Amino acid sequence: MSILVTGGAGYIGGHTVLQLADAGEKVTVLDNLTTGFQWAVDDRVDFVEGNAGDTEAVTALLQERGIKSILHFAGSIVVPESVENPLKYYHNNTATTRNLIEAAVNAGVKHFIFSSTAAVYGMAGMEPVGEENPLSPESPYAKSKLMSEMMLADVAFAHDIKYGVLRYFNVAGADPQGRSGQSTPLATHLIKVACQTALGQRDKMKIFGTDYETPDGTCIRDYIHVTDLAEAHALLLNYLRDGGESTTMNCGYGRGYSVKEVVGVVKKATGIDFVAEETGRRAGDPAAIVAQADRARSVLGWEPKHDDLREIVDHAFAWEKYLLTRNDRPELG
Ligand SMILES: NC(=O)c1ccc[n+]([C@@H]2O[C@H](COP(=O)([O-])OP(=O)(O)OC[C@H]3O[C@@H](n4cnc5c(N)ncnc54)[C@H](O)[C@@H]3O)[C@@H](O)[C@H]2O)c1
Ligand SMILES: O=c1ccn([C@@H]2O[C@H](COP(=O)(O)OP(=O)(O)O[C@H]3O[C@H](CO)[C@@H](O)[C@H](O)[C@H]3O)[C@@H](O)[C@H]2O)c(=O)[nH]1
Repeated sequence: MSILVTGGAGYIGGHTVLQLADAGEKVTVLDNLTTGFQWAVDDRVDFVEGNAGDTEAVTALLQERGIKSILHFAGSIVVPESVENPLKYYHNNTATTRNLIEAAVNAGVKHFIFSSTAAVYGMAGMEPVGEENPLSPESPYAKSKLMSEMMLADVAFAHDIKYGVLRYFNVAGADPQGRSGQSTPLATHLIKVACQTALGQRDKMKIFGTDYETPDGTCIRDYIHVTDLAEAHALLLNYLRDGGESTTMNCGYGRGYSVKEVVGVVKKATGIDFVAEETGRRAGDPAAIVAQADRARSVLGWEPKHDDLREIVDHAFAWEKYLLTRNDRPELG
């Protein structure tokens, strides 16, 4: 049965495509290449350039290809940008998802898997957050994602479609076989920025805030290897195909590292002592957010294989070095 992967030319979608193709699935990637790269799409799958929010075109694509499952990664992902330009996020996340769901209903799609975020929990505190924790999305990005979750639940109530929502914690690392990685040069993610700084692509990096109520004063996050996250998608798809009920699940490891700890691991892994300047807080950052992730383990049988910060950093760094060898590498701003 065919699968549509929106945003499959991007970071997390691209890794999930690798796993689906490795498993022999028939996959079509739909991506408008705003932040993704066509070269990053695995040769074993079909690529269609287009907008996931174009209901008419997507309905036709789904019908032509007999697609019964959608994995929806496409979206805009930069939290501070969403504060400055909320309408972009309500458009490309909420409205695009609404239109895609409509296409799914039109074409009789049975399973819809959606990329949500730990940001829906807001300022969670030091205790791990479970799926039933109160939701308190702070940024337009987080709100745009939560609205999409709500639409899915309403549509699944009214139509014959099941959904799976995965709330990702901090995704990092790269394919252990070196086939894929995070390629957007201006990505703001801590581990990528630290690896770019180690490679001299940035003169220095910043540590945003050292006065949080955490053991070393810097923010704590639950960093999850992108390959483990990709596997959770593949398992969730099979769960839904086997008749599983609609569900919402955290994807994290259930333990956190501080910004200083991460920077320390990047320095150790690379053997490079780059400058990490301590500065003020970045707007909107919660002090700590760590997943309670038992549901994915118990319901899907998900068993992470790369729960090791050093391994995550090694893979992220290897990919960053590979990107330096590409001629089409965009310049850092
Ligand atoms: N990276 C993280 O840490 C993280 C954490 C939580 C949730 N997420 C979510 O996971 C998903 C994937 O994130 P990512 O890190 O791979 O980002 P990414 O920017 O690498 O990938 C997004 C992809 O979607 C494509 N795209 C964007 N808008 C589109 C549209 N309207 N139509 C078709 N294609 C479109 C882009 O070209 C890109 O290839 C996003 O929905 C994001 O919100 C990411
Ligand atoms: O150059 C940098 C980059 C980040 N940080 C800090 O590192 C931590 C992690 O930041 P980052 O890697 O940007 O991730 P988050 O802001 O935690 O957000 C990520 O994780 C969320 C889920 O937890 C997702 O929703 C977001 O899309 C994704 O970007 C935060 O405390 C940042 O302040 C720095 O100190 N310096």
